Amino acid sequence: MTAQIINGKEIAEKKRVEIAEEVIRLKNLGVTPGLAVILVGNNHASRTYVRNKEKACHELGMNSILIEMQEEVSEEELLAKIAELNETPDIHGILVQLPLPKHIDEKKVIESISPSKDVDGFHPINIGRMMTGQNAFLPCTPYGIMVLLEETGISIPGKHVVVVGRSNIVGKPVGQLFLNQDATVTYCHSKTKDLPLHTNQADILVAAVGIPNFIKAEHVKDGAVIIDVGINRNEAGKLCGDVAFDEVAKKAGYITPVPKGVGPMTITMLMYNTVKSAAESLNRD
Ligand SMILES: Nc1nc(=O)c2c([nH]1)NC[C@@H]1CN(c3ccc(C(=O)N[C@@H](CCC(=O)O)C(=O)O)cc3)C=[N+]21
Ligand SMILES: [Mg+2]
Repeated sequence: MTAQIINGKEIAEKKRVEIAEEVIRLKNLGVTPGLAVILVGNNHASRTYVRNKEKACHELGMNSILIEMQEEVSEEELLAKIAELNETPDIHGILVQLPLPKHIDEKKVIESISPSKDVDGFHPINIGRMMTGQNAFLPCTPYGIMVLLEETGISIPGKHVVVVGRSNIVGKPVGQLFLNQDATVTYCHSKTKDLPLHTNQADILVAAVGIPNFIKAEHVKDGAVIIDVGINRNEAGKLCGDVAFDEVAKKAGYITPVPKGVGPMTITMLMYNTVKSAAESLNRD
């Protein structure tokens, strides 16, 4: 089998058209969705993502502000900034770019963001709401994966989904979203014994480990759907995923590339969440 490539860039564009329409509706009601991004320090990769987020906001007619803080900024100062943004009516979404410098407690920072502006979906309140199937901001990468599958017409109920990686921002929540849609979910991680035994059972395999070319043809069942969440740089400095694309694409049924797979969906769902937050702010007052 030769896999059909899931074009995340194209699906992201389609979703952004829908989001832009909602932005126009909200503007007519007097609210322009606004996102605040806080960037601490001078991480090169972070800078690229942040620039892409700002670009996406402006293309959709949204407001965005970028707050840059020095690597040495104190936790106190960062928390004070977040407290101020929590109270700023024009700001509907707050994103603190991760990772943060070591002297800052990430958990404390995430918990200081108002759950009603937590468009990353990282706050424990949103995670709890997601787990119990309530209205919540869903984390952008997992949510983007669900939209990719929906738009590709891949049915989820009853499917065996194997997630490799158990981070709080991708692995754990994506498994939960699949469970919410009646999949059978297996989590694998660095302590899993006989990884191929598990991954070969996957109808849908999600690779979120952060190691280039980690998932090979031997890990994959014929015709499986392969979702590659990895954003790595290889020795040549080229962007690559967690999946050995060429060999796996020969065996899989569907596969997401890197770039132009999951990445563009992450930013799109961030825009979606910010617009959702703006709409919900209207209902509150
Ligand atoms: N609080 C927080 N929220 C995040 O959502 C968050 C974060 N911190 N820290 C960093 C990661 C990474 N991330 C990406 C978003 C888009 C692409 C993306 O659009 N990638 C393009 C390629 C971009 C390129 O060329 O470098 C693609 O895959 O096609 C990648 C990575 C969001 N993150
Ligand atoms: Mg792991």
